[in-house]
Amino acid sequence: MQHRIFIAILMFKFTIEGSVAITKDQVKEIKKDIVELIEANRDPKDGALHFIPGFVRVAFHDCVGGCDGCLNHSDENNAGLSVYVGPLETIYLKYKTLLSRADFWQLAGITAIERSVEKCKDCIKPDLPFETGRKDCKDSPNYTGDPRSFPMNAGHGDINNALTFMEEAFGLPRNEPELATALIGAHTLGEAHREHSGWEGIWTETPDQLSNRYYKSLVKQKWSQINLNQGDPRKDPVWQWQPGKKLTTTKARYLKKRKEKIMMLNTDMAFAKKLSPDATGEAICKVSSKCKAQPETAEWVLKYANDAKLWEKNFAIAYMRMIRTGYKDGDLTLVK
Ligand code: HEM
Repeated sequence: MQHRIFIAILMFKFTIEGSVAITKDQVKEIKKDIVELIEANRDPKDGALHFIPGFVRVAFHDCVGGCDGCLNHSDENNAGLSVYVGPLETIYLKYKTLLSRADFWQLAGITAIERSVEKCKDCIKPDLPFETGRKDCKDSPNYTGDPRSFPMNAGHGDINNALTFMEEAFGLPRNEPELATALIGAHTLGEAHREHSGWEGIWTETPDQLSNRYYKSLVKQKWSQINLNQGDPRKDPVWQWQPGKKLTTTKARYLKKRKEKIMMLNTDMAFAKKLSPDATGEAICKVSSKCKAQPETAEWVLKYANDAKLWEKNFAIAYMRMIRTGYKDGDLTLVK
């Protein structure tokens, strides 16, 4: 009898692929390793935990086209992600018999978000349960299939690009703009790197804390659009937004203090304002106070600036939808 019970338990523990189902304690252990990796890479200069936003961005990019543990590092949209994927791999190799890389990258994103809200009074604490069952693509961790569709960088500034992308990629419907607006708030974390995307700066002064400061800043600041390549006729313009009414050049801005690095991408600004950009991303209005409100999403930017709990709820819905991309009900199993 005992023997039969033992076999039944063993069978239960094996998934259809033959790998052992992961337990809650094992997930805890992996999360601990991920947090240690985040802490070990603390910025010695200003103390920022750059791996927090990095892991969230890996989680996001992996889910474009289906969360499958695969990234094409030669796609310029993924530039810079190898900085985070490389160190993550050292942990993954320890646990690879327990979970797919696709699950592991999502666990890293969830763990990063959980770490980002520790010791932070005004952070949200979205409920992001960890589910397993994602499958890796055949060349994981690399991706060699057809190009995946990211929001066009040059399209930054056209809200249609951003909302269509969120709908097609993650099923955040156009008629529920509160979800796409909630998800873009992930930009409260992290920074843009000139050498990776062409843009530069941080969205908030606390780039490793998931607070609603991003929305507050969008609403309260006056912003002006600048061309980072201003004065260099050989280079295409690169438009982003800086706080203040005065238009200054990059050289004047890129100083050491965090406050001086604050910026918004055209995409971020487009959630608040109607930019009607031209093909280069140059907005029709150069100072945010002169731009009209974006009809679909501006009200949500304002709501999230004033109501962090509401953002917390909608962020959790949108984020969970993102990290289930490519899977149907019943494909993923909650680790209890
Ligand atoms: C229309 C959609 C989006 C656009 C156009 C966009 C664009 C960008 C760009 C250009 C960067 C800078 C990359 C670099 O230079 O290193 C960035 C960074 C980032 N994005 Fe987005 N993003 C979008 C949506 C999202 C979503 C849905 C998430 C997560 C849920 C996200 C999370 C992040 C994070 C955390 C960073 C900082 C990465 C770091 O610090 O290394 N983004 N995004």
